[in-house]
Amino acid sequence: MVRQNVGWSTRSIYLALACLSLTLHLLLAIFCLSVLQTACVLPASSFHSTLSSPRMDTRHHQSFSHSPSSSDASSSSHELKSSPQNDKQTLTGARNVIQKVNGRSKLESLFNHPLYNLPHPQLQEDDCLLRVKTDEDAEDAGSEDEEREGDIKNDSEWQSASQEEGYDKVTWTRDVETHPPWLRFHLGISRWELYNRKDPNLAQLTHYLATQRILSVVQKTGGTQLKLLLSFPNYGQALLKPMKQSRDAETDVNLFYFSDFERHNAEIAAFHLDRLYCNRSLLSLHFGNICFYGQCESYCSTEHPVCGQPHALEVSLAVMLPDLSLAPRRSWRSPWRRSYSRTKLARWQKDPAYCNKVKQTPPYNHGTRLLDLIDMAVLDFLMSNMDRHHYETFEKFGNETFLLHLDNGRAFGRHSRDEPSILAPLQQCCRIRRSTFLRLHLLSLPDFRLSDVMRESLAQDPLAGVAPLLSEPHLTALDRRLATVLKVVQTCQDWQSDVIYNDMEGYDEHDQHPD
Ligand SMILES: Nc1ncnc2c1ncn2[C@@H]1O[C@H](COP(=O)(O)OP(=O)(O)OP(=O)(O)O)[C@@H](O)[C@H]1O
Ligand SMILES: [Mn+2]
Repeated sequence: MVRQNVGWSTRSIYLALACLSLTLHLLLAIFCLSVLQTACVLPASSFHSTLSSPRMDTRHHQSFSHSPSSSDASSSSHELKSSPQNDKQTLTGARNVIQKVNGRSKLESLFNHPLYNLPHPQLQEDDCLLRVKTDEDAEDAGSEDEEREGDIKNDSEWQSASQEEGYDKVTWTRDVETHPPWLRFHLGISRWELYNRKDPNLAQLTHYLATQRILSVVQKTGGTQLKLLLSFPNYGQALLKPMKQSRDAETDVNLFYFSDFERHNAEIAAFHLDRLYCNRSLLSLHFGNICFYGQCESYCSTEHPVCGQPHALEVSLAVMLPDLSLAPRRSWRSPWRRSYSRTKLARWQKDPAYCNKVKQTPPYNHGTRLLDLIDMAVLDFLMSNMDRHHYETFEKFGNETFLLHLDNGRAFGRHSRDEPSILAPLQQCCRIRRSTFLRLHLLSLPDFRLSDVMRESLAQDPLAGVAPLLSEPHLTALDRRLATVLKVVQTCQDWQSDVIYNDMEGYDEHDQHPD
């Protein structure tokens, strides 16, 4: 009897300990979920997508190492075997995915590939460009604002200072579900990327831009070409570039690149290409079939709208970035900018050792800024954009942040010619991110071919309903140019040993052959 009692009490102690440990684990899990923020705003449906700490997240590893269920990799596995030695493991991962590709969307497979789901550095509080005030902020705020702060604390509606006519009544709360797509986009901008490739808000933003009623239109100052700033009833804004030439017209070879018209479809295609390639930049660019009128001295009224022929005007729309007063940006002159003179050459065109000078010049002498620039040069070469005179960054993030690729209107001008000089940063510095290089390699494989995924991506754009956004010769040019980029890297590797910058350390730590 006594023995039995002892047995019971031991069992209940074990049970209590088990419960305690379970509770502790649960508490720890809840704590981790609330503290370890991985994206500025990441809707629940996309939580399993990409952003997480390299050391913590094992899901990406699983997708690398899961065993193939069939063995029909055939031609693609052959291609993979011929890939760079150092990346055997990553490319084995590629082979596993390729087996599932047959009969499935190439674009979907690409975005599911481990290389497109690389873990990002864990976000710290100041890695978000903007954030919604918390209760603590409200409490910290001075007593002057107490009334208003009280409203926010109670999660009531945000009050709009503007009483302008035509705007919707604002009914947003701290709950992301109540935010319009443009606001979700703004709140999602982080130090490392403008948007998350898998964020469902991207599609909503596209739809939003293509369907919103336009409340007002003003001409946007700055830059050389006509741009209009559209305002929507829910306070969203977009930058409009109208169609100026037929989308298939090749740029005249005798025209200086800086005299070229901008192309609305180039802005749109650039967004899609960037999404396939590095996704550290660019913003959603789309279309509207609309008529509008501007504010100017004459012919600017509802009686004189700018309209397409006969009913619809093709344009590109870029969602506006947060206002400069909220998120100031810095504009940087590209060290490889062209001379905008018809007679002079730029320094980089005369000095083969130019990169050594750039490498010693801030901000290129520190961190990964030079690699970002090289990523951008590869993107520009693929779409043949010679007009990257400047790029911008968000001031808040200092020098450790992604580069904004605004203004791609002069890309996709010619498909029959490539412009090797755009690759000068890669050629002269002989350095490239490993993740970039591996993605480019992936996009050269038949199962993920760049032209194919690009065709598929462009087909999802609202404007594709009118006509394909890029003609087939432009898509073919992408594959040809991609092969050129890989050749340039190969040539660098023939001469130098430190060509590949390993930005994937800690990710594939079991790699037998670290760079
Ligand atoms: N989506 C956007 N949101 C906020 N600002 C923008 C956006 N797009 C462009 N801008 C701002 O407007 C400026 C001019 O835009 P853009 O470069 O597209 O015009 P452009 O006429 O082609 O200029 P340029 O003649 O200098 O090439 C940009 O440098 C940027 O600061
Ligand atoms: Mn421009």
